[in-house]
Amino acid sequence: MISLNRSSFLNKTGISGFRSPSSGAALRRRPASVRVVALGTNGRAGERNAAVLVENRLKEMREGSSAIADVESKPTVGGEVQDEYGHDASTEEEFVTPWCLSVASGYSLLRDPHHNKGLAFNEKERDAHFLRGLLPPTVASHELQVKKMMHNIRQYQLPLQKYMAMMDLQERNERLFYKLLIENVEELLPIVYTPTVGEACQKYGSIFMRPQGLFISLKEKGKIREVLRNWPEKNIQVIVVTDGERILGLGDLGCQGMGIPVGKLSLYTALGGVRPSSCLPITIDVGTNNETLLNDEFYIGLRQRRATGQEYAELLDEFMTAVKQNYGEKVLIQFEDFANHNAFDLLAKYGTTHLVFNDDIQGTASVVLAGLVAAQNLVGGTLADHRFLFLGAGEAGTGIAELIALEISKQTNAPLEETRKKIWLVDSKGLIVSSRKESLQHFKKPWAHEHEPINELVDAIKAIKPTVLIGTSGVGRTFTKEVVEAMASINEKPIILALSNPTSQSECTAKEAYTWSQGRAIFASGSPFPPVEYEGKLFVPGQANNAYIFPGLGLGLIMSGAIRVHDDMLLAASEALAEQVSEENFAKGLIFPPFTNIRKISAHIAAKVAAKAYELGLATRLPQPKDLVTHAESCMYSPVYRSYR
Ligand SMILES: O=C([O-])CC(=O)C(=O)O
Ligand SMILES: [Mg+2]
Repeated sequence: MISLNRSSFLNKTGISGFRSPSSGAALRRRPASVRVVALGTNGRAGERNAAVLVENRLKEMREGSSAIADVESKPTVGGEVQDEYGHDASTEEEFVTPWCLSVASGYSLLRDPHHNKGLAFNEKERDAHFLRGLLPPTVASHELQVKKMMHNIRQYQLPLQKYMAMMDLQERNERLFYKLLIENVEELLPIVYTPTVGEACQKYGSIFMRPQGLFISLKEKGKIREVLRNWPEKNIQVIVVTDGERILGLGDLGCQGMGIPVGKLSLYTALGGVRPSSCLPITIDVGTNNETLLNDEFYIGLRQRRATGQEYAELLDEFMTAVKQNYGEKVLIQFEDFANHNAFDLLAKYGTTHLVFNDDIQGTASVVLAGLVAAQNLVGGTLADHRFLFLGAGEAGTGIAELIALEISKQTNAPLEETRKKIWLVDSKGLIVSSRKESLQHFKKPWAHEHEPINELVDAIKAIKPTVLIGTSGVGRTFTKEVVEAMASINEKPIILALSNPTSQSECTAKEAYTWSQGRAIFASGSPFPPVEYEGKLFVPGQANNAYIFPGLGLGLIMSGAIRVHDDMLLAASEALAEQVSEENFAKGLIFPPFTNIRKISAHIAAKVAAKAYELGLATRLPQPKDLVTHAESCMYSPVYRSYR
């Protein structure tokens, strides 16, 4: 192994300025995220090959970045000087990092998932990069590798085995992982995402092999900036963060919630085209109140009950501050699967200072609104003609309710207080009514309308006569036969959305919805269900999942350089998604387009979101590109292999 931090090498590569651990010479402008290890690079050939790899890496950073990162600009944020990648460079100290510039080749190249191509390294690359003998003779194409992996994955009986195979692939050959996922999205989404990711989180400790993402626990209090610097990539554009307290509808899974940010970010890349190197999954571990996990010898998190109050708030605040200091104000932070009692407060607190959104409150709302708008093509009329009843009044329930009210208010010019009255929510104590107002949590209060108390959902249906029933309770099998029949007796085409995840928590199955409504329900669920045959007719349920929205929303925010998320952007995303439902989809009774077209859909969502950011004066990437859809498409990461000459 040779050290590559030598001036001759730097001159050749044209890289100037980085901290050399041996000399201690710190120069201001160094390429912040080049981190490669030199192995087997001997003499001139080694240096030449190393130079090629570094150039490739820099080119990739520039190319990827020219569209959606901050390479060209050298902005000043909050009065602090930044280097050319938009990172703080106000003091020399800032540049002390635990790694240095170096280049992978040979054995280590095969073990670097960002660059590894496995059998797809061609003869020349094998010669040039010390791979001779480290691979069997055959050279396989990327396509053949995809075919083989899909064949292998299909051999596994259990979804969890498929999940493990996919995670292993992600850690071995990133571009193969993404090609597989993009080309087989319908088949693999239920593996890397809901429902299987839920099971993976529950068993995360025992299936844990290689850590993915960044774990920030109470032990790291006071040191979060340092912890962020341990992450190998510096040019971060999206963070998905959870504290694991409400993982899907499965409850508190503590540190094992990490599967969720990892899964969500793989969708940012596969579905939204955000480069994997700019995605950072984070789990904040403040303990867990899950006794089973606390007593599980394989549990990977802190073995203590959850910190709350000031201790919790301080850790979160240190985290939010550190993120902005390290990555600037344009890094997108997606809050995911926090419990209600923190989710709303965090969003309110940081919504005005950071580029943040809560996927469960706002992402889910945007996707459901899109489905409801599209559903008007099947039921006729407008959104304002409907009455909505929710089972569940947490993040998803109240988030969706508010966005529907906002949209109706925009469409009809009626005040928000009026449009909210079309929407009713049932929680664990029954219908939310004004007599309960005093005891309600703040996010439920806007939904406490005048009505006598009702305890049971089915009685609320009979009294309110909703045209739309939405389940966000996190409790499975709560849309009973009686409930669905009540909806079907009131409506010719009842709209029934069973949104809780994973499948075990779904309020009803697709089969139940179609059968109990005699094939009349317009149905979608949060987790996927297979098509259902009922009385000789095939019914294809839609998947009302925020995965339709967040990848495109994120891309739109990044490519416009947005500094805040605004409700109008969520409405724009929703509108873009609804527009992507085709006549052909409607003919099948679908209110969402299939996931097969998701990259095209994401580009449209990104374009509308970016347009809104420009319109609202929240975009910083100027001038505004003329054709935002084309621009979004041109920004998207593609997992084709690079050639290493
Ligand atoms: O992850 C999903 O499938 C949707 C979601 O955000 C949740 O259920 O919390
Ligand atoms: Mg979620």
